[in-house]
Amino acid sequence: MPGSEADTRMPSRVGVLLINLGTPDAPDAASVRRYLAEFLSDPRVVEIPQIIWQPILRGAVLTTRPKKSAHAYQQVWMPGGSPLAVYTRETAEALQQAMGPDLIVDWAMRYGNPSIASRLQAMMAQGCERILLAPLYPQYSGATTATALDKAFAALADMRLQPAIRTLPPYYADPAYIAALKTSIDGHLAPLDFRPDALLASFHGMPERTRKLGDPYYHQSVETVRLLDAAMDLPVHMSFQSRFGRAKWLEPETEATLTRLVKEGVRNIAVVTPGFSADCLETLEEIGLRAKEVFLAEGGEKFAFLPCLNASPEAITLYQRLVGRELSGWVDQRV
Ligand SMILES: C=CC1=C(C)c2cc3[nH]c(cc4nc(cc5[nH]c(cc1n2)c(C)c5CCC(=O)O)C(CCC(=O)O)=C4C)c(C)c3C=C
Ligand SMILES: [Fe+2]
Ligand SMILES: [Fe+2]
Repeated sequence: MPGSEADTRMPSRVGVLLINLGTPDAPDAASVRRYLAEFLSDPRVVEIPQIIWQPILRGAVLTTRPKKSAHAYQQVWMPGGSPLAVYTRETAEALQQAMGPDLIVDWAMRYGNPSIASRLQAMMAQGCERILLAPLYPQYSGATTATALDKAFAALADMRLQPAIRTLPPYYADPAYIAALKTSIDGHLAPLDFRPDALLASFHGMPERTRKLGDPYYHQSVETVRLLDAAMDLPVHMSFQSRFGRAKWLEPETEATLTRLVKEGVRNIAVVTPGFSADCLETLEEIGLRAKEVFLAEGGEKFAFLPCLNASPEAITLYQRLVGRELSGWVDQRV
């Protein structure tokens, strides 16, 4: 009988898919190798022609780096898994609680697991006909935001029946983001046994060439720092970390900046990483352990690494605001 198929359909639902970078499944060399092979083969991440890059990647990089990186991951691994995955999952769960049962909140990773395709399928199986894709990067970069969305659209390309899609814009200058950063920083400074002379905002770097080719990440990061500096009553310095490869990367570099600050008389410092929504190898190990060692070895006295927004109440307030705005007309006018 015509119409009977429609009668058995699930009610139309709205979903939000939080997307983060991705991380190995385990802190061993084989898992890290698998993860790095996928990540560093992305032409949005390494902008060297594949015919030149793949032999270098398969030769030098994937034979030496996995063992070294696995050791670094082991130092920050959590009972629930890789920090990036643990905090991204906690964020999705807390946002689901905050938004209530009318909305389905899920999470996925651009590289590794859970994959974007598998979570899109799962959301559609639950009846999501409208999905907001939310890459959790405050500042837009081709290497992060765009590649996450590319991967989602590639999954949609295989679907006969696609959901309606919206995407979350970058939020680097959103007053709600700056307010969340300030609340988080103030909250983590309060219990310290010292008052820092300055804050250092350390961002993940990228090749200088990528900026010259028009990627807005650098300028958006500078704008975040300008707004954060205006909001804080401590001077806020800026630097770029995690250099990879031989090309020139964005400057000033984080460890060089810490060294310079000590020379200029800064003794006590707090370091924040506002370009990362969740703590990960690059924040916990590179800043919390290695950069700290550098600062103290150079003559610094007190070093505090302040956590990312993660799944904190201020993070959830922020995401409720951002997501709520993008869902306008979907959640309040849905029939
Ligand atoms: C937040 C923004 C990020 C940008 C921009 C970015 C660009 C970028 N990264 C690499 C190389 C590596 N990044 C690695 C880890 C890593 N990168 C980000 C974020 C950005 N990357 C995060 C959140 C993480 C942590 C992942 C985790 O599992 O915790 C690594 C791997 C770590 C290692 O092996 O030491 C590499 C390599 C490039 C080339 C790049 C270019 C624009
Ligand atoms: Fe990176
Ligand atoms: Fe690193």
